[in-house]
Amino acid sequence: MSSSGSFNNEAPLLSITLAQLNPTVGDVVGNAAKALEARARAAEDGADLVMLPELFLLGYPPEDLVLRRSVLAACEREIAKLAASTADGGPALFVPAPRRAADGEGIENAAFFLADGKILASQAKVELPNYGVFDDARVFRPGALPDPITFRGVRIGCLICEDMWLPRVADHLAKHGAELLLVPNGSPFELGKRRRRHELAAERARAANLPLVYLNQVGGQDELVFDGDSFVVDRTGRIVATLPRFAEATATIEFRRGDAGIECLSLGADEVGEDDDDLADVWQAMVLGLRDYVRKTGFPGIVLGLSGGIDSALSLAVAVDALGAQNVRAVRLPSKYTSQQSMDDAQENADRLGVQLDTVPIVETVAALEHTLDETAGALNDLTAQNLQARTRGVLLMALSNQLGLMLLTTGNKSEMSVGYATLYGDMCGGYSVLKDVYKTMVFDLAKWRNTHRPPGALGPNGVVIPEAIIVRPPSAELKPDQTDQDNLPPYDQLDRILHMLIEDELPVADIVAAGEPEAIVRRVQKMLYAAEYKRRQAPPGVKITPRNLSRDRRWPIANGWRE
Ligand SMILES: Nc1ncnc2c1ncn2[C@@H]1O[C@H](COP(=O)(O)OP(=O)(O)OC[C@H]2O[C@@H]([n+]3cccc(C(=O)O)c3)[C@H](O)[C@@H]2O)[C@@H](O)[C@H]1O
Ligand SMILES: Nc1ncnc2c1ncn2[C@@H]1O[C@H](COP(=O)(O)OP(=O)(O)OP(=O)(O)O)[C@@H](O)[C@H]1O
Ligand SMILES: NC(=O)CC[C@H](N)C(=O)O
Repeated sequence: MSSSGSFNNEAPLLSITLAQLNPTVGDVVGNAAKALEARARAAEDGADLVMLPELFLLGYPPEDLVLRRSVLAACEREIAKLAASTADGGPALFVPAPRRAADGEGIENAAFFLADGKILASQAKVELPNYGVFDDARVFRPGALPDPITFRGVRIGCLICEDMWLPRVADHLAKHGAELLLVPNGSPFELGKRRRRHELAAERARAANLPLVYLNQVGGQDELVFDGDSFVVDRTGRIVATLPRFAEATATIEFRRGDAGIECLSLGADEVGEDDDDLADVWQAMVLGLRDYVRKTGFPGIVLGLSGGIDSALSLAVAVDALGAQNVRAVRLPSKYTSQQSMDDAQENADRLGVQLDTVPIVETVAALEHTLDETAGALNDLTAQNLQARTRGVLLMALSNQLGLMLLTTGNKSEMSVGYATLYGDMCGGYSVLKDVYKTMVFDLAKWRNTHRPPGALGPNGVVIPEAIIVRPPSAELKPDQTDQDNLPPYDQLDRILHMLIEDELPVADIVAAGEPEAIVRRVQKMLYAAEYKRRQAPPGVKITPRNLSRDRRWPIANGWRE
């Protein structure tokens, strides 16, 4: 980001390169190399300092990996090497990394200021988030309130992610003479988060009367997607510079000393808009989450069962946008209940996305299994027979995963996973899911959205990628004749409304009834939600999209005698 705006002709006092990068958790040496690459680019820009996101050297969140002695030793070694690299007179480095606390008791989520060939200063995160998906307090010890670091004559105050979410650290830094606030973050995407970050940054900047630089990590890490979206606010809380969303980027921002104190020279306010397109954000999060999961776990691509229904169609479109059609394989596995329309729709779907589609009929395999069970179990009841079909597909898809070396993508959505409408070891087979935290009603909205939008960086084609017939058909598992999901479940708009109130809003039944939902249905949905906990614990991970996913955000007992 070049300097523009009213201070153009004044020499900057300090220029900082924001390195919005995508680390790999555990790849300490690789992450250090990334930091050095960013530093080389920053040197070309004439920057004084390169800033990296929270815990960049190890990657965030490191979970219990950070408890290993060898991991801390590797981080210490790389910090020493990075410090030595700054002896060349080029930019200083502000690198977040874990460290053992000075008294040897516990580990800190720290940040190191490396300049002139040495560690100029360091500090540790004070506020440790211990809610939702965050377990910082499990592995880290809180640091002491930090003092500003003086660099090139500027007193820089640093807040590490959650430190910005509460007033204590910013208040302390302001009181102790900070002139500029730097905030390295590991802040995962969720719907509504962007506005909250902007509001909090503005609040801290205004209260401290200081400009604030918010730098976030980007990339997928298991269930979390870090969306980047870094920005700078001035002392009035106005956003004056932004970095891209869901992509790596570096930008050099210049600061000068003005009448009121340190000021940002990069006035990019015109470019800043509060982009509130939830569907676009969700799409980008699913794409980046899947792309990084597959890349970071070392798969060349994915395979999935394509039924002609909306969930697998949408999962396929996300996979193609993330990985490219050549790295995605789809398989139709028709049973005796599979309609010709499903077969045709799946074919059109694969054709539109340019994906190779194979067909593996399951009729004979299911018949053989039924026959094998005959003597012991007699004629199979409805549910057993349905699940046997889903499990046959699971076995065959996992065999194809083994054979082709491709990860099996699971297609279950949040509505189904909430109420247990899926077969364990059947359609729940697989390594990862993009729809796990997306309600069925949003699945439909996303399909319509993708048919009219091609998001930036998408590897899939323009235009309609999900045939209209798939979007307008009533959802069906096609596990028995003329079956639709609505035989077993309330209509999806009602189900999703109730689930949202139970899961995201955590409302008691009485409040949901007071909001207009029929009590019998609310109780039934709540019962299904509680009873399906065992299934969710065995479900593959999937991209976090909402403020409360069905994994770390919601930790419920499986054996649970509580009924409301
Ligand atoms: N608390 C608990 N802890 C551990 N295990 C527990 C358990 N409760 C049951 N189980 C086990 O789980 C079994 C029941 O689970 P499971 O075998 O999966 O079967 P179940 O949940 O009974 O049935 C699957 C449901 O999902 C529907 N479905 C299936 C496939 C696709 C779709 C779709 O549209 O996407 C829908 C299907 O129509 C049916 O309503 C029990 O027989 C028992 O073995
Ligand atoms: N005939 C089929 N061919 C290939 N895969 C299938 C078939 N039927 C089911 N599957 C796989 O099992 C998953 C669960 O499918 P099912 O049709 O039972 O329910 P669904 O949740 O409505 O999913 P979809 O909307 O994709 O059909 C599908 O998404 C798909 O991956
Ligand atoms: N890494 C952190 O401290 C993240 C916590 C913070 N509340 C966020 O989501 O941005």
